[in-house]
Amino acid sequence: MKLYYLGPLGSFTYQAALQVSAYVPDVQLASCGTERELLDHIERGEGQGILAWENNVEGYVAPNLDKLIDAHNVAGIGRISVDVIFDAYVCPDHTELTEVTAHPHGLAQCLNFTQERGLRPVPAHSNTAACENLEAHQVALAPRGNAERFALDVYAQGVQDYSGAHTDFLHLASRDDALRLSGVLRENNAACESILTVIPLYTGPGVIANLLDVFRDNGVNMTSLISRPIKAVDGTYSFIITLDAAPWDASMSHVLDEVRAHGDWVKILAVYPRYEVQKIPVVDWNLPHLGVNPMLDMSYAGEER
Ligand SMILES: O=C(O)C(=O)Cc1ccccc1
Repeated sequence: MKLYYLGPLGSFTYQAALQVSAYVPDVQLASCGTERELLDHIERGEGQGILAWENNVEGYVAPNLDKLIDAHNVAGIGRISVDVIFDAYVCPDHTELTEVTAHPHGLAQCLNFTQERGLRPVPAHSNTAACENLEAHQVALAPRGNAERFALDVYAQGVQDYSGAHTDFLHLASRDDALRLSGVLRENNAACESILTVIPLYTGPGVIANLLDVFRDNGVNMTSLISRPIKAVDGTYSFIITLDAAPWDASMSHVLDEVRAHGDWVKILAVYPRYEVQKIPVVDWNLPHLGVNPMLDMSYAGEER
């Protein structure tokens, strides 16, 4: 079976593909130049693929989200996390360095490096595509371990703005494949997570409150909610919702019935086994300045208020 990833070799998507190939038998990794190309292979039933989904610094990879919402024959069957370490690479015969190049999500995760050196950002199709086409006046930001592969020198190590960053990737399959695999998850009673898109077809006061009430009333835990515009139609949005449940759980199946009964459009984007997420105590959160932290600010919790 072919497993498509956004190449060239050595990208973060490749690292995620390697993780998948460790537990899926008979996989041949196949590099794609663009996400469009990768999704087209899956749409045509030619294999499975890996798509960058969410990063804990820069957020969702919005263009990929939009592509999965619009896809006809693609669904997520797994979620893989890759630790993010960016090294900065240059050509051995580099000239004065004036530009920095990487995938737009990569550029956004290494702003301090770029700003400190006054470099001009140049977007690339992927972080290793940036290495492949590197020019003498450019610095490429790409995963660690790529110097030899692209005959480059390491200029600086660990240049990401935040340590502890990671990117989650979706393991994608055709919808028929996904349906078959979800049957296996169901038979094994696996704890699952699902990603839905909901488009409210009637607007008015309380549309989102009514939608969220359905999750609460059925005891379904929502772990993420974001919106994307429906392109070029003012005031219309799809909502992408991640849930701690599988569509066949009684609670979620009630949710789906009720959401449809409200007249909302629903599409299941992904169902995959759930792994426990490490819970960080509130006192260790990186909260912004000048807000009130009830755990630390005693005047908030105490009698003075
Ligand atoms: O895999 C890579 O290295 C990429 O450039 C793709 C990508 C896009 C967005 C977040 C993480 C990886």
